[in-house]
Order: sequence, then C-alpha cells, then structure tokens
Amino acid sequence: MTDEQKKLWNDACQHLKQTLSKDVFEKWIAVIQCRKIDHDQVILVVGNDFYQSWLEEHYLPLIKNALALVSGQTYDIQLVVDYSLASEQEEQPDTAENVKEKVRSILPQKRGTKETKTNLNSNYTFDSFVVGPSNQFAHAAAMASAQSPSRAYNPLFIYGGVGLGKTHLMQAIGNFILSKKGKGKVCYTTSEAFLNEYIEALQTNSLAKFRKKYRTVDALLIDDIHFLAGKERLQEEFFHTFNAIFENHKQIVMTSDRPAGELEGLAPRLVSRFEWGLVVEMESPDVETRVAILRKKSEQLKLSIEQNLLFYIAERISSNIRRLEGALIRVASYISLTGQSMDMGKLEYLLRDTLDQEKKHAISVENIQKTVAEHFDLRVGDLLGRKRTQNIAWPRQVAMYLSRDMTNLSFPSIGDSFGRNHATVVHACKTVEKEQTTDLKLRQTLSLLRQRAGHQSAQTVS
Ligand SMILES: Nc1ncnc2c1ncn2[C@@H]1O[C@H](COP(=O)(O)OP(=O)(O)OP(=O)(O)O)[C@@H](O)[C@H]1O
Repeated sequence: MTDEQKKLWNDACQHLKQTLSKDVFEKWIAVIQCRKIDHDQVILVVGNDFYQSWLEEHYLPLIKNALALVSGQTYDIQLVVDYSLASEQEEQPDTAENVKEKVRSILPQKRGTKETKTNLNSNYTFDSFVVGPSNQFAHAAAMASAQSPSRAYNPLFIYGGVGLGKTHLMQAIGNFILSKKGKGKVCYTTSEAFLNEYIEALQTNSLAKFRKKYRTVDALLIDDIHFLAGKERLQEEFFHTFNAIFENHKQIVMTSDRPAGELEGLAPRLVSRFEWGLVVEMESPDVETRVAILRKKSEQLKLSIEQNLLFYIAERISSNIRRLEGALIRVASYISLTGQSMDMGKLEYLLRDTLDQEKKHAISVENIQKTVAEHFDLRVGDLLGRKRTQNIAWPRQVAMYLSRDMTNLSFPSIGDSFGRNHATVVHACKTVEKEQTTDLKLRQTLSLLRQRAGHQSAQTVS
C-alpha cells in the first residue's frame, strides 16, 4: 500500500477511535489489518471467522462511514480471514479474552490447510457428537469403521446437506484411531487441498513424494469428494490413490454433498468404487436432537442458559447445525461481553437475522408441489396420483427434483410425500438434472419455480 493509502486507513481509525469506546476500539478495530485499497474497494484482514462475522454484523457500516468521511468517497469493504494473524491478535488487550478462547475452541478450524501433526480438529470426537435418528446409522457405521478400520466398511461414504456433521463424524473416526495404542497413520484432507498439493507436486517434480504420502496411510479421510466432479486429471490421480490404499487393506472414508451416483462428471469407475463399501446419509436433525446439541455445546462453552431459551433456538433453527451453533455462540458472546443475562426479547433481537434466514429456508415439499402444480396448471392431487401421461409425469418429476434440491430431505422421505418409492425420485432427479444441462428454457423455469416456492414458504412460516 502507498503511504497515502496507509494514511487513509489510519485517519479512518482515528475517527473510529473518537466515536467508539476505548474498549470496543481496542477489541474490534485495532486488530484489523488493512491489506489493500484501490479505486473503490478496501480489503481488511482479521485473524478468525468469529471476528469476521462479528465485524460484518456490528461494525461494517461504521467503518464504511469513517472511510467515507476521511476520503470523501464510498468504498466497498471486504473482510477476509487470515489465520496467521490469529496469534498476533491474541496478544491484544481483551477483556473478553475468555469468550474468544472458548469460542475459538469450539469453532470448526480451517480445514485441510491447518499445519498440525494430524490435521484433525481434536474437538471432533465421538464423545462430542450427539446421536439422534437423523444420524444414528451414519454414527454406527463410523464407529464400526473406527473400531475395525478397513474390516468393517471400506470405503465408508457419508453424504448429506450442508453443516449436518459429516466432517465432525469423519474426523471422529480419525481421532478415535489415533487414540488407540499402536495408532496408525491417519491422513485427513479436503478434496480441494488434495488438488492443490497435487498441482504443487506436478510443478515441483515431487509426484513420488506426494503419492507416497497418500498411498501409505492407514486411514485416508477425504472431505467434500463432490469437488472431484468434472476434474478428470484429479480423478485419475485419486483413482490410483484409492486403489493403492484399498489394496493395502487400509481404510478410506469420504464425505460428499450427495450420493456418488448423482455427481455429474464423475467417472463411472470411481462411482462404482465409492459404492463398494457402505453408503450412509446424514439428514437434518429433529428438534430433540437439536436441543441435545445445544446443551452439549453450552456445556463446552460453560454457558448457563435457560432451557426454554435453548428450546426457542432449537425450534427455530433447523436447517443446519453450523447455523445452530452460530446462534449459540452469539448468545455466549453477548452474555460475556455485556455481562447481562439473556431473556426471550433479547434473544429474539440478537438472532433476528439468523431467524429471517431460517424462515426463507423452511421450504416444504408441500409448497413446492403447490407451486409446480400452479405453474403447469394442474392440481396437487394430479402430482400425487397414479397417472403417467407426459403432461403430468413431467411436472411430477420437476417437483421431485426441486424437493431434493431445495430441502435437506432424503430420497425416501421425498418419495413418501409423493406416494412413490425412493428409486422413482432418484430417476426423476437424474432426468431433470440431465435435461437442464442442454435446455435453457427449463433452467429458467426451474429458477422461477425456486423463487416462487421460496417466497411461498417464507409467507407460510411468518
Ligand atoms: N450430531 C452433532 N453433534 C454435535 N455437533 C454437531 C453434530 N452435527 C454437527 N455438529 C457441529 O456442527 C458443525 C458443522 O458440522 P460439520 O462441519 O461436520 O458439517 P458438514 O456436514 O461437514 O458441513 P459441510 O457440508 O459444510 O462440509 C460442527 O461444528 C459440528 O461440530
């Protein structure tokens, strides 16, 4: 940055220093590093996700305003995380240090790139994982794989929607294996990190080292395998890695956002290998499990929060456990930073944005059926009926596809909502998925239907 740009940021900070209390300034503003200023954009860097989200939600308008005041123009501000700053920031005076510590200890760490011996997050254990109907099958399979690596289920393929605990469960297997005597070599990575390492190995002529690293493990835990889709060369490399580990009778565990067979652009030989062992799905947890998760996380945070408030959060946030956890962290931070107790009114206010997002996500199959039926000028009963004429069969397939796409529901539960079996839904999803790759008009129709179904659900909930 030029001296002039540095001065601009310093001036903005001076302005903020005058408007904010000393404590708040030291805690939230002084820790920010300004990395870049160009025409209309400013890039600010902080040391962890918690700072990023807290600043975005509470101080971004103030920062924007300060920059505008000292420069006479408006900037678009981007807040990015650089984990290497974290240690510097820890040295800052901080009256809420204990909160930060607690929060950091339960926040998921940046995956796949963290330089620790095992690359595993030690908080992701079976002990800290709450079991309920939505994940008990996946949990049992993971336990069995951890207790008898390569003998129980190999490979173990875990799939499900965003933030439902796939990484947690997969890493619990790794942590369990490492906790045993005569522990083996466990390697956890994300598919993206695997790709980056592969490219680096190609560039630096160190493929042999790369291959040795991955092919000689006792357990390979590879996250977000859907990332391989459409990347042929990477698939080729992973195919050989997979074979080497499998032939050595070592354990492979993979996670994905959907079943292997549904990943467009994944080579059939990989699809079939991914299905050799056991495939398990993780679904959205029911409200009881969500309450149990909140209780467990509050214990970890040593946070005393009334049961009715935990219920309130659990009832309203159902789409994603990461979001549930985020809400609890917000409550914990509020209590610790303000020293005030929590009541229902404050809770509603504090979580208003998250709750709004949830409403938008509360999309039901019924709403999708209604939207699709209206669009095709049919009755919902037609979609649920037995008729197979094209004018009904096609809208039915579209509705099934959207149900899969817009909710976290499994194939069997979507099938139930249409009075059909799981295979019919899989077939419908594949058909629509394939059609839309070549049919622009269909893509537009789907996008319109998504908007309408989302809108309708938001109205139903509020
Ligand atoms: N059953 C559970 N018990 C306790 N914590 C859970 C459970 N399921 C998920 N979590 C927590 O929710 C957060 C999100 O979980 P995780 O990162 O494993 O989800 P994911 O399915 O891998 O998400 P993504 O699809 O984004 O990769 C983590 O902090 C994890 O500890």
